[in-house]
Amino acid sequence: MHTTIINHMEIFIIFPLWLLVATLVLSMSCMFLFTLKSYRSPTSVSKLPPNPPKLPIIGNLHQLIGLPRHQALWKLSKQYGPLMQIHIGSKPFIVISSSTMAKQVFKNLDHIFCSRPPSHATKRLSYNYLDIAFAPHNDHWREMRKILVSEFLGPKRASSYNNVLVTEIKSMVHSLTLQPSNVAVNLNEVFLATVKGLVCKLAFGKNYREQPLKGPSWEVMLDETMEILNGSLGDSFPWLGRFIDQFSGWDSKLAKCFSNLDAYIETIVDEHQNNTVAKLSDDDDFVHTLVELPTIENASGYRLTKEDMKALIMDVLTGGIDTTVVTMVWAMSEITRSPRVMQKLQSEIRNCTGKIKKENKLDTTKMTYLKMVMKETLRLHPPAPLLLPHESLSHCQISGYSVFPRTTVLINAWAIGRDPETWGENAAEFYPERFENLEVEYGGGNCEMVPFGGGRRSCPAMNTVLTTMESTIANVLYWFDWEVPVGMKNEDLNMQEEGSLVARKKLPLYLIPKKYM
Ligand code: HEM
Repeated sequence: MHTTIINHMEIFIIFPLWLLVATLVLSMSCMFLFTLKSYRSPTSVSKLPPNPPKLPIIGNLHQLIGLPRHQALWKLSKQYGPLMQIHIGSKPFIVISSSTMAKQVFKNLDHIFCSRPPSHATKRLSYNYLDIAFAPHNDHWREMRKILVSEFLGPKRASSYNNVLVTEIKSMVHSLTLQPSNVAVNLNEVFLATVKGLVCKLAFGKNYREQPLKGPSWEVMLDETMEILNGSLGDSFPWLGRFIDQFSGWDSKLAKCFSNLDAYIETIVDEHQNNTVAKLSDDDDFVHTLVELPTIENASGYRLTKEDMKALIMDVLTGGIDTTVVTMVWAMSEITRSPRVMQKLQSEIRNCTGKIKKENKLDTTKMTYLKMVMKETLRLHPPAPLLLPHESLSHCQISGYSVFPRTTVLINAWAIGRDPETWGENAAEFYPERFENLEVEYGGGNCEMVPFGGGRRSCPAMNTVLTTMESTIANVLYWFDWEVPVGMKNEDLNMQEEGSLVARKKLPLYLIPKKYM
């Protein structure tokens, strides 16, 4: 008892009372705040996805060098699993590489993963996120998507779409017929001319290929845009990266790329506003419809501005043409590499065609093998192998792992299409017959193949573009037999890929057309 009193006395001598109380209050506050933080912070209750070891400052950037990004991520996922986290600079990314994980993102948690991350390039090229593809999930995105679907891709435009498709295909077949015999043609160029003709006529009422606008060619602008959309250092390294962007010339490249595209689109809109573009037979083209929309306030009271129109046109131009051309080039490359597939497909097309062949109206609805061939092409060669990046709106869990709000999510459609767990041991082989006994749809219930993405941000043009590709390939194979250039074997065709946002065949596809009949 005595000693205790002395001890207390000693304490009071060493620590004055006010200091003791202050220390007590401070420690209790700290404990309270720590408990509160632990309670609020999801890290305390759940774990983060597996992540490859990263380096200071650059994160995992060094592990993505040397291969196209989707292939490098695929390699990493084999070691770290179908759900992993990587860092590029300070920016965290979640990478999804299996159909099971994709199903969680697109089906169970679509309401959380339905936004897009901001970036310097997409902000500028989308007129400050006024478009569809790069816009965050908001009412404006919803309205713009509705307009594209109802005014450009929907049944309203079906008859003009069919007419223009037939005209463009006729012109493609005609120009191939005029080729000198035994000379290989560049199929990238053939398909680009056809798809650009189709999109331009439907969207703008005429093909601007015939009347080039001022500035660089459209092909050059598209290549520059794709390069810019791969992103900048400033997106991942906020301070130093922005500095490098400015001094390496990236910022001025973006400014130039945007001003060229903007001038191109501005001319198109102005010509339509001044009514100097003739109407497409009975139908308006898409931009004609757009310029008339602002005067008709729609049901939700939405009025379209000139910037909105330009942002929509930008999406159609940059998202609609390259992807379609790249897919058809892959399809023809795979078909040519396999004479068995070529022969089987040609006999289906030539047998199905009947009397209507002369009008180039090949009815592809009954061509089941052709559909399998296109599916097999898109399984192995999704033209946007990592889709477009998604962003999480709030905190959630995937398979017990925490994902934080505003995390960028990359879905590796290329890896999902080659996963042996889904596709078996011959996953890497081009074998369209695999679909004979498989009920697999694009972006379907189990997300076995997602070349058009999934959920509410999936590609709104999927059905239209499948018709375009099936009709073009059917005609190309109906009217011509195809041979590889002299001295080359079919199976030796180079299939190397390049590009990250769009994975195209590295070398252009040259084949010799031989007129059939
Ligand atoms: C073979 C051709 C095409 C392929 C493979 C393709 C693929 C894709 C993919 C993977 C996405 C992103 C999906 C996601 O992030 O989950 C997408 C989005 C989009 N695509 Fe396509 N696409 C094609 C053609 C087209 C065409 C012809 C158009 C327009 C005329 C178009 C317009 C769009 C738009 C506007 C979006 C953004 C959707 C949104 O964010 O809400 N695409 N497409």
